[in-house]
Amino acid sequence: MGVTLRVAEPDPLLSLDGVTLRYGSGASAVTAVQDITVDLAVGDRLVLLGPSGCGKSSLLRAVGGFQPVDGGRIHLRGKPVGKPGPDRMAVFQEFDQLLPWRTVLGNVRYALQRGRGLDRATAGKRARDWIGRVGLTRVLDAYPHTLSGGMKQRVAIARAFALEPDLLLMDEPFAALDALTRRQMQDELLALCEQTGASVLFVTHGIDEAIRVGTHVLSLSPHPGRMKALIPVPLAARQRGTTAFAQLEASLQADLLGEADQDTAPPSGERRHG
Ligand SMILES: Nc1ncnc2c1ncn2[C@@H]1O[C@H](COP(=O)(O)OP(=O)(O)OP(=O)(O)O)[C@@H](O)[C@H]1O
Repeated sequence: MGVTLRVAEPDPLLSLDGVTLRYGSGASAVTAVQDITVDLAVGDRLVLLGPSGCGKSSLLRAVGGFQPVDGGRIHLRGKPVGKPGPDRMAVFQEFDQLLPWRTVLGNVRYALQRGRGLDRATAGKRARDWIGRVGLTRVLDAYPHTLSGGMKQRVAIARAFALEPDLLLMDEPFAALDALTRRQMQDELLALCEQTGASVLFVTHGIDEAIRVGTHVLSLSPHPGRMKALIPVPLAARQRGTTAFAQLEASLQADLLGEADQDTAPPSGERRHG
């Protein structure tokens, strides 16, 4: 099980096959990512890691159905991904992703009514449960503008989990938070993922965050993003402060800085961190 570079299991949850994304056309076209091939199994948390501008967000948006592909294919549960839908819930970096005219409860409940067709009472019950799970019961009736950045992100996370999507898409959801809150939220996210078995595609340029959050890290080259390596995160490395964590961090750091470019073998995570 787990992420593979090629389709190796009969039913991957998410399958990217030679995906290329471009902006514009003709001489002014910009290639954002090129020839990305990777599978994700149910329960995997695949982190897209790479320098600014390597196309991580573009790839995530394409999986979300917000952006068309210019080459290759993206399948979710064997079907080509279509327009955005509740099967792929996204959490973005920005703090303004909640509806400002609805309360915390209203935001999550409304998403459940719209996205899952639940009646108001059932949606309200599930919304309260999820808001409780991110520790925000005391602000159920508050409006987003009265919340801190971390609280807003927690609501967005509660909303995303509440819809029980096939895949959670997270684009640097903690990047705008202070370092302490960021760490706390990484740990909270990890706990929620472990409780629910959620499958996640997560974008970051933070090595520490990639190791903490991911079951696998796909490292991408600088613009245009191409696959450099797919690295499974060993269980022992998931704990900060361990030797395994430090070793993987150093290895990814070297990778990002380009030292691994001298390796001419085709990209394969197992060759590096089996
Ligand atoms: N709407 C757009 N129009 C034209 N070019 C774009 C657009 N969005 C992104 N790009 C270009 O595509 C490339 C990839 O951008 P993208 O935002 O996906 O990278 P990223 O790795 O997520 O960067 P960051 O970590 O800084 O958010 C960049 O060269 C960027 O300038």
